[in-house]
Amino acid sequence: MMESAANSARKRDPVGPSVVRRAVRAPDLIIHPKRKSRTIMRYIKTIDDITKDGAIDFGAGYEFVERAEDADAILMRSTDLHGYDLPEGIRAIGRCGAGVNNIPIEEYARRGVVVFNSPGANSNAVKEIVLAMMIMSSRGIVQAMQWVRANADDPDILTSAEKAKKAFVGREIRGKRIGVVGLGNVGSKVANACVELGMDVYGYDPFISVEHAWALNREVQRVGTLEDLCRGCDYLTLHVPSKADTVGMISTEQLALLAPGAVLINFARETIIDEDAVAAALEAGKLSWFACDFATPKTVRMPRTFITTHSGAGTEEAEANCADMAISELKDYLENGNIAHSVNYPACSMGKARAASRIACLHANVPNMIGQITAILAKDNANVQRMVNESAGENAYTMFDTDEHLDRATIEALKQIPSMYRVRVIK
Ligand SMILES: NC(=O)c1ccc[n+]([C@@H]2O[C@H](COP(=O)([O-])OP(=O)(O)OC[C@H]3O[C@@H](n4cnc5c(N)ncnc54)[C@H](O)[C@@H]3O)[C@@H](O)[C@H]2O)c1
Ligand SMILES: O=C(O)[C@H](O)COP(=O)(O)O
Repeated sequence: MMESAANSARKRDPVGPSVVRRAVRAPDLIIHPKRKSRTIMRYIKTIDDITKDGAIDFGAGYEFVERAEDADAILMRSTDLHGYDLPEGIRAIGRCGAGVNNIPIEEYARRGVVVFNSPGANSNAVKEIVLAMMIMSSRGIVQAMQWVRANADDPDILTSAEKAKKAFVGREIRGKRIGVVGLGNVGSKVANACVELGMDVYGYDPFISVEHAWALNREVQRVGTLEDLCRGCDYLTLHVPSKADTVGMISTEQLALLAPGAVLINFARETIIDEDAVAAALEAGKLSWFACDFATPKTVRMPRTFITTHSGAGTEEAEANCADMAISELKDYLENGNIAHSVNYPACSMGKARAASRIACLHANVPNMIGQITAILAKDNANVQRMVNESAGENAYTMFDTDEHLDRATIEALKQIPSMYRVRVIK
């Protein structure tokens, strides 16, 4: 095939001068003063303590920077980004963890920023602490330990403890009824563990995924309404994300349906419960205990509580799992444009970027985007080797490989398509 005039012009004038003059820099990345090396460098800003010992590894070709303005992507945990002035250069955010209520994901989608989380990576840690809370609220363990400490100077403590122990008599969880709200990564594991412990387990999740439905022990009895779930429960544990239909979902009406002296466990988010209703249920003795991972001005003043420091995911294993997952998601996106486990863009993969050029378009999920993209490519006589288009909700993603670099004007034309949020020249 003869080379067209357009193609030879394109070779002289590829997208971004760096592609030809310094083919070592990833074309869509921001210009950073440090980018002088001959290897492609990408820059990461971390927010929060990602792991206790600070060990996180992106491997070769990545460097951590102090300022988000100098970064291509952010790796983070629970810091609230609502109202944060996100720099233009940020292409992606990796949330080490499950909940993303701290990130304005739809606003970022419209700015062409892909937000990833790490589903399931910390769910075993949460399951274990929830089981601990169930047993702690049933057996007077903490109270007995406090008694021992308070009586440490008693020379006859062995005998005294024998007399004191009747104050700490509890109840077993085996045979008791538990309701699990949300049967995702955490909830399904909690439900299955409770079956193993001999409990009578009920679950409520109108949006349960096929994957989690398969993973659920057949002994878990699914119910169709939150009220049916709550009725007669000795334990109620919450494992839903914080969103419009879950905020305040546990209130006076739901608490009234529980068995007398029930235990409420909230390791999901502080917003899921109506705090005044929970305080009233504790005061009235309707709830015997409340275990909660969120120390708010109200929860810390309630009687008979176990309040922790948002520690549900606080294990070495969970921190490492979350970091590993978020890092590999970010790397695949920055290097190849592939999307896995995004909470604001569809999953999409074309494998490793091997063609001469790979372009990714982040845009609204509206009619005729592909038509407009291909019309521009046709005008440039670009030969598309492969193209994928995926959508999720209001957002869509179109990625394609070409056997030549597109010229500057073509990329500009793609950017000018109405409802186009961002065009990335990945390679
Ligand atoms: N305390 C912690 O450290 C900690 C750790 C992990 C997760 N979390 C919280 O727990 C939540 C759940 O975590 P996960 O990993 O299981 O998430 P997940 O996405 O795997 O599961 C959430 C489940 O909730 C269900 N759900 C959504 N809306 C619902 C509704 N209105 N009623 C009932 N079910 C509903 C979904 O269908 C899904 O199955 C997270 O969003 C996060 O807020 C807290
Ligand atoms: O949503 C989550 O995964 C948990 O709340 C854990 O958050 P953290 O990793 O910021 O502690």
